[in-house]
Amino acid sequence: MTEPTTDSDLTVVYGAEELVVGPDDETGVVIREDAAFAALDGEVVAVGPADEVLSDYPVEDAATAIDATGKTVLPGFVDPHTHAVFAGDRSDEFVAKLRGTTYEEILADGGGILRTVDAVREASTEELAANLAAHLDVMLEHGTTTVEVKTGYGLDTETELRMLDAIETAGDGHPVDVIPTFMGAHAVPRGMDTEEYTEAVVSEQLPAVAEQGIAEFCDVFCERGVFTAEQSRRILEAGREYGLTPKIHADEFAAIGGTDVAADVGAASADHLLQTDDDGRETLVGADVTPVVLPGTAFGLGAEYADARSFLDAGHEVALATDFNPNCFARSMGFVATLGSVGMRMTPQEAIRGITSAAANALDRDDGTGTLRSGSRADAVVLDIPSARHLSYRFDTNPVSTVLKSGVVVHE
Ligand SMILES: N=CN[C@@H](CCC(=O)O)C(=O)O
Ligand SMILES: [Zn+2]
Repeated sequence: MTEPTTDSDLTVVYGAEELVVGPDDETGVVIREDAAFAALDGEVVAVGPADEVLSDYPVEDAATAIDATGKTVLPGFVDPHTHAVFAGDRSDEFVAKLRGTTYEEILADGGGILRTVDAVREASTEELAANLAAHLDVMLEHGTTTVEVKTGYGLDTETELRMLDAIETAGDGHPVDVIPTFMGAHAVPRGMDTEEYTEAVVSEQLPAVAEQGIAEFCDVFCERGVFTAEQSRRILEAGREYGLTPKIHADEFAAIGGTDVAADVGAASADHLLQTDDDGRETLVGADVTPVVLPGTAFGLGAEYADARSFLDAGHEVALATDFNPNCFARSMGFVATLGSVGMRMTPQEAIRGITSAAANALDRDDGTGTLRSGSRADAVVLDIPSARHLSYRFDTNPVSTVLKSGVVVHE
């Protein structure tokens, strides 16, 4: 990076081998050979061949100028599904799963999510925020500039609110944009039955969450042995009444109607979709619900991957997310892009769209997040790879060399 030469708020990135702008067609708009963008006051004002961009926005006038020769520039990565605020260690369950115990058996035995609930209830809000901030640092180093974070390890009003406080605190002091989701309906706490707990989520937790005013989305684990489709619908509709946009965990282990619920409540996304069939896919597409697939979870569980190709072959986009949680210790969207390609046959361009603009759609962002178009916020990743397809192709080291948030270098 050259030294700042003026005190203007101009940022220029130039000389890139490839620069991906956004998904204006199936392959996305890619500018090749000596590509550049310029940003003024944090917003992209020009993008294209370097000679054109730099004639209007010369390097000498820039406060920040990045020579991306030999490199690739992508929109900042958007991770639309994580459970990144937690405490404790479940690596022993990883070993149990290697020996054949299933995820559902561990949860039914009071482990899994419920063990993390014990650890989170014991942790202070400050500890939870510090844990999350440390994970955000790693995500940023790997190119993520926007991330959604869910609650759901409290399962009582007080701890769910503390989780939201921790999410807000960690996000406030951090360059990564953090989008909070309330997920009180992540599991049923010990000592309660599902119906009783559904009632508690609707009549106790949701009003308190709305009053607190931090959460933007409401999510439910609609799954065999967890919340039924009807309970999920009830919770998401109640959340909507309080202004929370619905999201849903659907069809991870069994297809029990989560896609219908997603369509009926107007969910921003339906996530997992490992067991979704043609009808379920049509339902989501018809209702404009963004499908989010989580190949890290399938990889970690040794499960089959979601059928992303069926959406893509029918002309629909698919978002990718890490699903970072104690059962899926993945914070790198680059690795998720590789899993998308290797596990689900997504082309590198489809995977890049999946971790940028499609992921932004899963979070209902229509402000250019996940693109580098004129008018978008200048969130960008400069990668030490000679073309965009190397993001999926290489999976040995982190290729991120510089991350910009609103035109400012926040990691290099
Ligand atoms: N499946 C439900 N929730 C998370 C896992 C959370 C956990 O196991 O702690 C998921 O999306 O993968
Ligand atoms: Zn999840």
